[in-house]
Amino acid sequence: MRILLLGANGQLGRTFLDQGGLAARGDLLAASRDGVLVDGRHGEIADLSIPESLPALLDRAQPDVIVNAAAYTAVDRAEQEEALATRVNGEAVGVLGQWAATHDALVIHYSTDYVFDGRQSQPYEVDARTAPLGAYGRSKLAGERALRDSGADHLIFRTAWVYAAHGHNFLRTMLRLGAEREELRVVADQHGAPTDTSLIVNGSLTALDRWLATDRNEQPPLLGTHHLVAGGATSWHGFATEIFEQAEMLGLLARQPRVLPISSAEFATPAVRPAWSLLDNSGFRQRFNFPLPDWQQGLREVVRTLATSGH
Ligand SMILES: NC(=O)C1=CN([C@@H]2O[C@H](COP(=O)(O)OP(=O)(O)OC[C@H]3O[C@@H](n4cnc5c(N)ncnc54)[C@H](OP(=O)(O)O)[C@@H]3O)[C@@H](O)[C@H]2O)C=CC1
Ligand SMILES: Cc1cn([C@H]2C[C@H](O)[C@@H](COP(=O)(O)OP(=O)(O)O[C@H]3O[C@@H](C)C(=O)[C@@H](O)[C@H]3O)O2)c(=O)[nH]c1=O
Ligand SMILES: [Mg+2]
Repeated sequence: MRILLLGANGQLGRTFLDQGGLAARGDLLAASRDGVLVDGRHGEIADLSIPESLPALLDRAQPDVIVNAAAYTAVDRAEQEEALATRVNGEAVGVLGQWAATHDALVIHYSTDYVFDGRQSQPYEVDARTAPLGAYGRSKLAGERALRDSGADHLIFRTAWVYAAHGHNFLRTMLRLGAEREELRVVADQHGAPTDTSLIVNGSLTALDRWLATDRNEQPPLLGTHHLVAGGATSWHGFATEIFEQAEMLGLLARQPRVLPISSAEFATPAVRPAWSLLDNSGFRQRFNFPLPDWQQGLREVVRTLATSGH
């Protein structure tokens, strides 16, 4: 089996590489925007902002499985660069789907809680009405639709509030600010489930294995859109508070800063974020018989990783 990983240098892409599960399952080609991988190795070049450049790579790589961990994820900047975000998150995903549909390949793709407007007060089910509040969410929704419309076999995993010991994420931002400041103000009126990349990688590999082990006629119920997020719920304020408790306990921080709860209105940003980002993950748990533990468990593991790696 040939596997092509796109976006290998992002949070999720790096965890896929580090975890080793894709390479263990087939011949793995890893691609980044410029072909250089974070570990210094050479990979393939795949720039999703030029969707028409992708078929040449796909023709050469002939993947049986395409794992797309690449995305335009700058939520605020997307408000100014919606056309670019839409090429990367929308059109390019459609191109992957079209190639996969004509070459019998599977596409594993990731989407976001930001496709919802957050006005609900119970976890969003997979088929709940989408209504993105901003450009990033619209671009990700365009990608979901383009992949579905392509007719390719696909798995779309919607996830949320993603973090890891590496990369750009809220946890690393908090640890940096927490070391600099006595006091932080963090929004307490947006609710979600912080999800570490290891959970997403392990869940994705479990789904891939099920698909591989399943007779072609019985694959359809596995395919489609699923919610792959950690269990439980918190706010960004709750997440920050827990980050500092864990970090102090494991010696990453000498002392915890004060974390003041504020409203979204008090933290002005170009993009509006959904107030309610909880996704119902029961479908994923049941279909793939895969536990999705509460978010605190992943946080403990990531903070432990940071503490032992001397970051
Ligand atoms: N981060 C989050 O909180 C959430 C993420 N998701 C989704 O999960 C998936 C993985 O996200 P995550 O790993 O966190 O994101 P990151 O931003 O960490 O990684 C995205 C990767 O995509 C690359 N990329 C951006 N533009 C292009 C391009 N034009 N061509 C090729 N590569 C490009 C980035 O490269 P470079 O570093 O060079 O910019 C980066 O390596 C995405 O689909 C995202 O939408 C869903 C919910 C929450
Ligand atoms: C740094 C900081 C942020 N915040 C707020 C801003 C925002 O509402 C919230 C989280 O900040 P972030 O910049 O991490 O938020 P954001 O980039 O919107 O995170 C999102 O990224 C995309 C890619 C997704 O798909 C989403 O699931 C979600 O994870 O915390 C504070 O309240 N205080 C602070 O000091
Ligand atoms: Mg961000």
